[in-house]
Amino acid sequence: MDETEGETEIEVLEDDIRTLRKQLRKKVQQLKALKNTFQKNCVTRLNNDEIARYSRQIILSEIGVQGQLKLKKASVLVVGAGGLGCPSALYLAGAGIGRIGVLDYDEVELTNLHRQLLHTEATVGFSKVDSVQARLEELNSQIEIQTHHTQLTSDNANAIIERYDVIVDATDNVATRYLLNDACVMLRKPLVSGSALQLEGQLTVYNYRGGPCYRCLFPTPPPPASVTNCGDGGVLGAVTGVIGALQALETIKIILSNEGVLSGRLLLFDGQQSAFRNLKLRPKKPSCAVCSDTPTVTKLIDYEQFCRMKATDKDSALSLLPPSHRISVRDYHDGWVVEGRLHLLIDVRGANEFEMCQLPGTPVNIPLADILNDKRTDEILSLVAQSPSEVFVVCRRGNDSQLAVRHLEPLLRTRSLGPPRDLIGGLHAWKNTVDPNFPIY
Ligand SMILES: Nc1ncnc2c1ncn2[C@@H]1O[C@H](COP(=O)(O)OP(=O)(O)OP(=O)(O)O)[C@@H](O)[C@H]1O
Ligand SMILES: [Zn+2]
Repeated sequence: MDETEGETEIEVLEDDIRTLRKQLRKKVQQLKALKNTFQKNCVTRLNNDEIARYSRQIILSEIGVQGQLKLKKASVLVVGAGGLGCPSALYLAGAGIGRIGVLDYDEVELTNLHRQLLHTEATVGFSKVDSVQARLEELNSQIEIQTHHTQLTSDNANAIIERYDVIVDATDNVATRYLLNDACVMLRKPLVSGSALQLEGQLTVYNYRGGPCYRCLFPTPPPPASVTNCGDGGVLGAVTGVIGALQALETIKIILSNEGVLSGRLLLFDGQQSAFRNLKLRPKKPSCAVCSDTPTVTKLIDYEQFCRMKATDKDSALSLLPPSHRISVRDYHDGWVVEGRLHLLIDVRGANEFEMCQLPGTPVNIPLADILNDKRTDEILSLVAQSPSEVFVVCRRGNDSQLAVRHLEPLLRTRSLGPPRDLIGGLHAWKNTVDPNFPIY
């Protein structure tokens, strides 16, 4: 068997296994529905399985049998089934929260698996909520997992949130944070909010027993350009694991009405130094637009407009340049790479990304920040002077390259040089239209 046949056989087997897993999941669902109908869980006592299963936490003075019953009666909505949602849902399920809702619109991707550890290679391509549900049901058949395969929006938020006692914000964008905050204030639900980026994480509880809400602290959204997501900034899985597990811990304390809930305080985790810090936050703001006695926001608004940012981190293609300053990857490939024409290709991604994969030829790596700060302008001008030909700029998805072209164009013009051109759609477009074997991330 040669290499190609081997690869085909692997793909066929992987496909077969995926189909069988899907069928298995369906049967498990049927069994669960039957069990729910005929063996309804009782919330006034613990069965033998539950006593054994939860015994190690029941013996804690902070929990006891009554505490365990509180957890069993409770319902928690985990919004976002990614880096924070996976660990928090996992610990909530382990601890015996009676009903856990998992909400996410997204599907599992290979780039998720280093940190979103409830998903597996077998669930790549499946919805994240189904993937989480299957794993949690394997862990604990005594509890109920409900899925919401949808984007949380101003239209559906109230109807979903009102069905749960505590809400966990495990999302990754500012617009959804404001939406969740406002909905939780209006419906009087505590909001356990976490975030993680690179090697750092943050955690706090909003709208809990007179504590501040998100808007009390951040009445206006940050400038869009100052916000980085995991796809661009990177994140270490163990850091999301720490924050997600702590979100589960806060949720459990809230349900138990135990002391020490992180309301009015912000926990900062520095994964580089392995250091935790606790900051006291400003108290509830008497003039808060949503949680004060005289709120100005009394129903959910358009949060994407309010924040001037999307409520998802999916690619939104910018279009900043005139057509004369842009070229398709196909035209670049056919007209310049194949023809071997002299040109300068500037790759504006970070150095680590550049090391992962690069276009053929000899692209020069000058990260966008260095271009925008004019740190390497002289170098660029001298490169252009050395090869007085076309300049092209590429990045991962074709947004940063446009910013670079916009910045470089006037500089080149002052030297009587033509405009650089952006490779439309970047490396993603290259993979889709020129080279299907190009590695993508
Ligand atoms: N408004 C929303 N409604 C539903 N799910 C949301 C919403 N906003 C964010 N999410 C989900 O929250 C999760 C955030 O997790 P995380 O950032 O770890 O994942 P990701 O977006 O898959 O990561 P990456 O940025 O690496 O692609 C995502 O699964 C995303 O789909
Ligand atoms: Zn407030």
